[in-house]
Amino acid sequence: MDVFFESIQQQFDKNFPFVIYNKPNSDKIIAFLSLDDSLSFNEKLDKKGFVFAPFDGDDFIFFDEQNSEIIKKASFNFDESLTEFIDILPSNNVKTFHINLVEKGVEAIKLNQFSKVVLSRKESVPANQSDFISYFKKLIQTYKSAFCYCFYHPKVGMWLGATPEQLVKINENIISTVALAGTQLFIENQKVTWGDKEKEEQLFVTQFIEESLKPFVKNITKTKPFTAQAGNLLHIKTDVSAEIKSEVMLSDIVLALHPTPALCGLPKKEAKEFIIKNEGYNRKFYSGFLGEINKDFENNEDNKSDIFVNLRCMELEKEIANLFIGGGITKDSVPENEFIETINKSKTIKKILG
Ligand SMILES: C=C(O[C@@H]1C=C(C(=O)O)C=C[C@H]1O)C(=O)O
Repeated sequence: MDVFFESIQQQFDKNFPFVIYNKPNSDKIIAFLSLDDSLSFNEKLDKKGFVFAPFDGDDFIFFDEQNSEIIKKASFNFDESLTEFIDILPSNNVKTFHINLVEKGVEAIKLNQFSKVVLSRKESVPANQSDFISYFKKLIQTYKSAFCYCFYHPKVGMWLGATPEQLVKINENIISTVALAGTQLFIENQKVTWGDKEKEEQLFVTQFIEESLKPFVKNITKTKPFTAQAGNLLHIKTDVSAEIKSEVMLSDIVLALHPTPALCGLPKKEAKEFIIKNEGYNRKFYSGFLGEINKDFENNEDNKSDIFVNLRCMELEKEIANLFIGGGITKDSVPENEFIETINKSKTIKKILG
């Protein structure tokens, strides 16, 4: 093992917190190694470091640059072999629960309780926590255009993921974000068409982002919706950017957006209540956010933030991986199809568990 991953392994063996990550299309891996095992938070998002935030609540776990050793590995070329993951399909009970959940969601939309809700499930599969470095290497070699990470804190647990979705990127006074929604399988050489359900759910996300940013920014511009690939999946995406007004804090923007309708629903409050009441499990950090705040640690430049939504992720316990997978529900959702969508999405992580 090289020096970089040896340091990570030692940190883990000491039971000290760390986060390792690789930004989309970058050939650098960065790691924050905490100098002690304390659990720190930064709910104001006003310091320089790395944040790991849950779906619900403001316990934004924080790696402060002042309390971390930051190490980097430039250019990598791993040759981890991907063997086939023996996928056992979820039981009928799991399927029935998810289908009922989606039906309940559609019902609530028809009763005008909200217009979109993102409903998810947790799936546990065999895995080995001691293989986390190999899993991480597989993630970054397989999903080059995703934000790949491995987070560990002895008081919180271990999480890994390869997320295709940016929450916000900030460069001085310029903010960029994306509206991502709608899912279909990527099939080589097949022409891509999108149905009205997918177009509508993605439009909801774009409109929400524009409305939420308005008080804090000026000169909003956006691209037309386009098809973007994430692993074995395709999504509809719109890039949005704007100028941040002076006096606006990073937390103003993050809290206005998080959790976006790509992960929660619309209106946010009602959809979130429905999720917490009906999903039947705790999302913890799935559909939270994570990333660098107030500094670009790859290039050592201040006044930059690079934050992603925590999707296509797993919580890695000693001998089990908990996968978290969801999808946007609108009035036109077909419950059976939504269940199949969660199966397709679960393949992102299953692929690297083999
Ligand atoms: C909620 C998830 O993904 C989100 C939901 C999508 C959808 O509903 O089509 C697409 C991309 C993501 O914004 C997930 O992967 O768990």
